[in-house]
Amino acid sequence: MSEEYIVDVDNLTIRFNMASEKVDNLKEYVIKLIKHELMFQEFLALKDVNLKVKRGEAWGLIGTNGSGKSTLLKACCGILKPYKGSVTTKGTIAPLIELGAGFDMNMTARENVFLNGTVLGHSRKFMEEHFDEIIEFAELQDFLDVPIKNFSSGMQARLGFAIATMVRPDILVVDEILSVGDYQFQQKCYERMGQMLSGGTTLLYVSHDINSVRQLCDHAIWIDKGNVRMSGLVEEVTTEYMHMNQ
Ligand SMILES: Nc1ncnc2c1ncn2[C@@H]1O[C@H](COP(=O)(O)OP(=O)(O)OP(=O)(O)O)[C@@H](O)[C@H]1O
Repeated sequence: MSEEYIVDVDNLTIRFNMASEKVDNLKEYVIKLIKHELMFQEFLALKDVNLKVKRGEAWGLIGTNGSGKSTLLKACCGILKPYKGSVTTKGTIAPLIELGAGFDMNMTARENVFLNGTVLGHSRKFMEEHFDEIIEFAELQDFLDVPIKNFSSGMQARLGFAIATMVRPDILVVDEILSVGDYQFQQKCYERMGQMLSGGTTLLYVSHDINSVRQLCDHAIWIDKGNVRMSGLVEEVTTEYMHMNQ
């Protein structure tokens, strides 16, 4: 990997196996699997994708539904392994990819702060020290002892964002989840992400809200059916994208 890049995605191809026939339940699936009756179709969600990110840059990933944006983010976080090509990153990564990831739905918000902290590699003591600040940022003081399963999607996003951004990671990865937050909370998140960027954090950000991509990012990559359609400066890429999707 070149010394220059903090995220280096090199000719990345990601393949999924999709069952090519309808299976109604898990039992039927397992039986067919054992009898070798299950046919799979190969599906390439990303094809020879290149993304070279320098430290401190903020990249917006844009594209229509199902184009491969989340798949690329997951590959950058190491959640999905390349079928071909490679992904190399440097430093700590704070992933905010799926609502509720790192949470146990049956546990309370209080318990989940510690659980999520462990998932992110922080000690209990460290989480205790930062507990009040997390809850204050998430504005969930009155819901500390409520199980997360009773949280709205916006409340889950608040807690997830507050925990993930408590310490400044080298790379912050944010997928669409902020879209479920209310306007006031979204602004607060944009502000915090802006501060992190000023402090040198690198951002990978997926959103259908092109204005927020322009507000936060200096670069953008447009993914179209698993291929890179265009990448470069945010204004140029988003203008072309909007022109083609009017
Ligand atoms: N685990 C999986 N197994 C099979 N196919 C998958 C899997 N995850 C994603 N896909 C497929 O890969 C393609 C890209 O999905 P992805 O979630 O990356 O799209 P996206 O650009 O993030 O879309 P959206 O804007 O709707 O969130 C889609 O066709 C999707 O159905």
